Amino acid sequence: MKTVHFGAGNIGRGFVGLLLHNAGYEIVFADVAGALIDELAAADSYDVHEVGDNPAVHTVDNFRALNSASAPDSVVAEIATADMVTTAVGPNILKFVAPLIARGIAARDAALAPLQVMACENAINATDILEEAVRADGAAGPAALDAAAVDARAVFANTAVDRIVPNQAPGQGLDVTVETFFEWVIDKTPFHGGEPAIGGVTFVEELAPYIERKLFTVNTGHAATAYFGYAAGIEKISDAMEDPGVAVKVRAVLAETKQLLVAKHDFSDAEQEAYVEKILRRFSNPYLPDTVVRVGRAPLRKLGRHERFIGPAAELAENGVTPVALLEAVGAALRFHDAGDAEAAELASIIADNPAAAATERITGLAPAHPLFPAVRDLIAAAKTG
Ligand SMILES: NC(=O)c1ccc[n+]([C@@H]2O[C@H](COP(=O)([O-])OP(=O)(O)OC[C@H]3O[C@@H](n4cnc5c(N)ncnc54)[C@H](O)[C@@H]3O)[C@@H](O)[C@H]2O)c1
Ligand SMILES: O=P(O)(O)OC[C@@H](O)[C@@H](O)[C@H](O)[C@H](O)CO
Repeated sequence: MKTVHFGAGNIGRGFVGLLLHNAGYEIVFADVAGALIDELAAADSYDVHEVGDNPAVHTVDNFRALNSASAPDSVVAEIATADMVTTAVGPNILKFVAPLIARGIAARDAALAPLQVMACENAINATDILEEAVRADGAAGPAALDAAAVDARAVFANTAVDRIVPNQAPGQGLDVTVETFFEWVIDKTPFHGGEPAIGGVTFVEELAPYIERKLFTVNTGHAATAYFGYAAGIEKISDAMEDPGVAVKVRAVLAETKQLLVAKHDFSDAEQEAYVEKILRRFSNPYLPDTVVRVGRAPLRKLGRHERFIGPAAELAENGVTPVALLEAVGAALRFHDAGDAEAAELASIIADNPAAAATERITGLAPAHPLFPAVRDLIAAAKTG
C-alpha cells in the first residue's frame, strides 16, 4: 500500500506519517521545502518522540521523498499508482497541491481501486475544499478530467486531526517531538464500506460534530491562549496557561463555545466539560515546547468567517446570545503583531488602511447585517488606535 503525503512538516511527519507507517503504508512525502526533502530522501528513518505522561519513541521508515516544486511529474506518477493521498500543508495551500492530484487521477489506470483522498488540515471540511479545486483543475487541465472520471477514480473523505505538534528545535533533524495524545476522525460514508484500515482512526457516519468540537474547543482555546499569552508578553503556551489572568479568559472562551456545541450537537454538558478539561491539561504540558507565535500564526485565517472565533461567535449571536469572551479573544487577535508573521502584518495594514466597517467585512467575512457585525466593527475601530 502506498500513500502520497503532501506536507512533510510537523503534523505530516509527527502524526499522519506515523499512523500511516504503522498501518503498513509506504509513504511518499511531497513538499516544496528543498532542504527538508533532501534530508528525508537521504534518511532511512526518523523518530517521533511523544512527551508528557507515558512518553514513548516510535521509528518511522519505509518512506521516500519528492520535491513537488522541482519534480512535479514524479509526484503525479506516484499519485497515479498510489492507494491514498493525504495532505497537511495548511488550508490555504490546498489549491496549490490540487493540480498535481488532478493530474495524478487523470493518469490512473481505470482498473485501479479509487484513490482515497483526505486533507488533514484545521478547517471545516478541508477535503471538500481540496476536492472542489481538484475537480476544477482536472476539468481545465490537458486531460480534461470530467466529473464522471473523478467519481470513478477517487474518493474524497473529510477528516478531523488532533495532535499538538510544535515547531521543532533547530538541530533536531527529522525527528519530531509531539504530545502523547492524538485523535483522527474520518467520515466513513464516502468509502461505502471500503474504508482504509488505519490503527487509531475513528470512522464516523457524521463528521460535523467532531470537526466542530475539535476546531471550536481545541483550536479556539489554543488560539485564545496564544493571543492572550502574547498580550501578556509570554512566549510558551504552557507558561501562558500558568498565568491566572490568561487561564481565566481562556476558560471563559471555552464556556461560550461549550454553550454552542452542547446546544447544537449530541454532546452532554458533562461530556463537553470533560473534553475542555482534558484539552486545558494538554495545553499545560510543560514538556511540549510550543509557543504563542506558532499557535497564533496566520491570524487573518484564524479570524475567517467559519474559523475558530468568528464561526462560533456568529452562531451564538444568530441564536440571540451575545458572546463576550470570544470577542475579547478577537480583540487580542487583532493585536497580534509577531514580526515574523506575514498575515499579522497584512492584518495590521487592513486595520490601518480601511474604515472599520470595510475592514470588518474583509477580515471576518461578516455581512454588515449580521448581528455580530457591530461588536466586531467596534473592536476593529478600537484596534486602529492601539
Ligand atoms: N502542528 C499541529 O499541532 C497540527 C495539528 C493538527 C492539524 N494541523 C494542521 O496541519 C497542517 C500543517 O500544519 P503543520 O503544523 O504541520 O505546519 P508545518 O509548517 O510544520 O508543515 C507544513 C508543510 O507544508 C509544506 N508546504 C507548503 N506549501 C506546500 C506545497 N505547495 N506543496 C507541498 N508542501 C507544501 C511546508 O514546506 C511544510 O513542510 C495545517 O493545516 C495545520 O492546521 C497542525
Ligand atoms: O494549525 P493552526 O495554525 O490552524 O492552529 C495552531 C494550533 O492550534 C494547532 O496546530 C494545534 O496544535 C492542533 O490543531 C492540535 O490538534
